[in-house]
Amino acid sequence: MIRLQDIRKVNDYEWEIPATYRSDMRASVRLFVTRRLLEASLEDLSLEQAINAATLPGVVDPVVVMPDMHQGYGFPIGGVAATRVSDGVVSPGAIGYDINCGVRLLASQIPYEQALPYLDNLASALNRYCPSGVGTEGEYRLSHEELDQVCRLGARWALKRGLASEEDLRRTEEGGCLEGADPNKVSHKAKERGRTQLGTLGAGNHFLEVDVIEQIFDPEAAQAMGLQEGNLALLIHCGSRGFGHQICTDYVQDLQSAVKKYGIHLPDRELVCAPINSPEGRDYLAAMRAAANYAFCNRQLLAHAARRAFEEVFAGKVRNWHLHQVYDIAHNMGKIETHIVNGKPLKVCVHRKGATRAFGPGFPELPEEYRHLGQPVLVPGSMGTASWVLIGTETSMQRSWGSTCHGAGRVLSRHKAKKEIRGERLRDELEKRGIHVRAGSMSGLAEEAPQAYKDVDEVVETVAGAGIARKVARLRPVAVIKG
Ligand SMILES: Nc1nc2c(ncn2[C@@H]2O[C@H](COP(=O)(O)O)[C@@H](O)[C@H]2O)c(=O)[nH]1
Ligand SMILES: [Mn+2]
Ligand SMILES: [Mn+2]
Repeated sequence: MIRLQDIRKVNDYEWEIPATYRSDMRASVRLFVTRRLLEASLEDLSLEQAINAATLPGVVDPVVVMPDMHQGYGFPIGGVAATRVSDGVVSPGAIGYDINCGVRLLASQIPYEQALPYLDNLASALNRYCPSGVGTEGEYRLSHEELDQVCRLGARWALKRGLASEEDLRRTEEGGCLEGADPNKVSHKAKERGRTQLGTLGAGNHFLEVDVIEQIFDPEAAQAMGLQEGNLALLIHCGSRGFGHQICTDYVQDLQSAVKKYGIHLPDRELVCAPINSPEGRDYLAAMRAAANYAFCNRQLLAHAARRAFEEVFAGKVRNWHLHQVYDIAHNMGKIETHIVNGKPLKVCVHRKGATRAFGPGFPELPEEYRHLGQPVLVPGSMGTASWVLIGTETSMQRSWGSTCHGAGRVLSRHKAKKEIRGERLRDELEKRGIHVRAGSMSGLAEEAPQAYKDVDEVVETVAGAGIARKVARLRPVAVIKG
């Protein structure tokens, strides 16, 4: 097991596990942490998993871990690994089961003071309009042909049906649609799960949350995003539901034979992978992109439902109840990107698992209105603490594969949280603090208690201190809907 003395301090926010630490490593591990967060990370297997990731064929120096890291399936949540497209591998475990789990932020012109008398109704309306819970089915029951269209079109499927605006799509990563998705590479079982779950929130860590924009740190960026202190905003955290989960399950199993076929040595079976340029690797990427498009469409439909809830509650009560899209960004995804390595452009597959793309200024991938500033980054904290809006930087392009943190990150396992925290008590405490709660189950709520997560402000201070993101705004929750 790795010890503190094996890790080299670069500065107060950056540490390194050298590639010489273990003989099978092909890259170093760069950690964006304070000493306190680093010591805490030694309590689970996240650093061992990052070291294992540094052995993947074609991995490019360095593997990166973020301050919100914690142990995941084969690869740490909060991890980023780039592999060369020419001779590297793609690994489903390094992208995650909830393919394109991500966050969308919508903002309003509704002042909190005016909204206060209606917040309880708003929580109920959001709960009614946005179906949630384990395995819940939604109002869109798709034929197999329509599901294939969702896989190919992503959020554009919603635009064609009047359930999205051009602005929504423009302010979504990749315009809400990844090229190269192929529903023919998705199993029948995954399609059966996906057909009825579109437009649903799910359960557990997924949520809809009304926040107040509490403090602005970067007035220019906040203005471009339409964020004004004291107004309401809405966060949506959700992914590809049972559809993406089944796709990951299928390929984690199927690719075991590719590992043998291509003679890949793995320190952990859970890091199962296939060469990017192999039939097996290409099939996984095509299926993964189908799930990513499903998730973009899913968050779009949830945003549409949330707008209906806002209209029902606020029409005639406030002057303007419209929710405009700020941005939508994935935090579990594999993307083919070109990065500058040793002064030259290199095409790599960037695996981000529990890490957010955070492109700096000037990238054509960004919508015109944000291009001179950098990409908005959305960092939820917990239902009882702050959440953050950040922005990508030039440093993130140089130091972290254009990536930054994605949340606070867990400190308590679900099991421990359920044992230590009473859901009813937590709900009462939150309600007393003016946070309206709707939850599918009290034990589910306990698993998601603020105490189950790290301090999001400390995580954000770390990425800001390291320069791999900049602060734009801090949000405070006032109503939360959990499945
Ligand atoms: N604002 C809120 N943030 C929350 C809530 N529940 C969890 N979280 C944060 O989201 C990230 C998402 O991470 P994931 O790996 O589970 O996708 C997590 O780390 C928490 O910090 C909530 O109810 N509201
Ligand atoms: Mn998820
Ligand atoms: Mn997530």
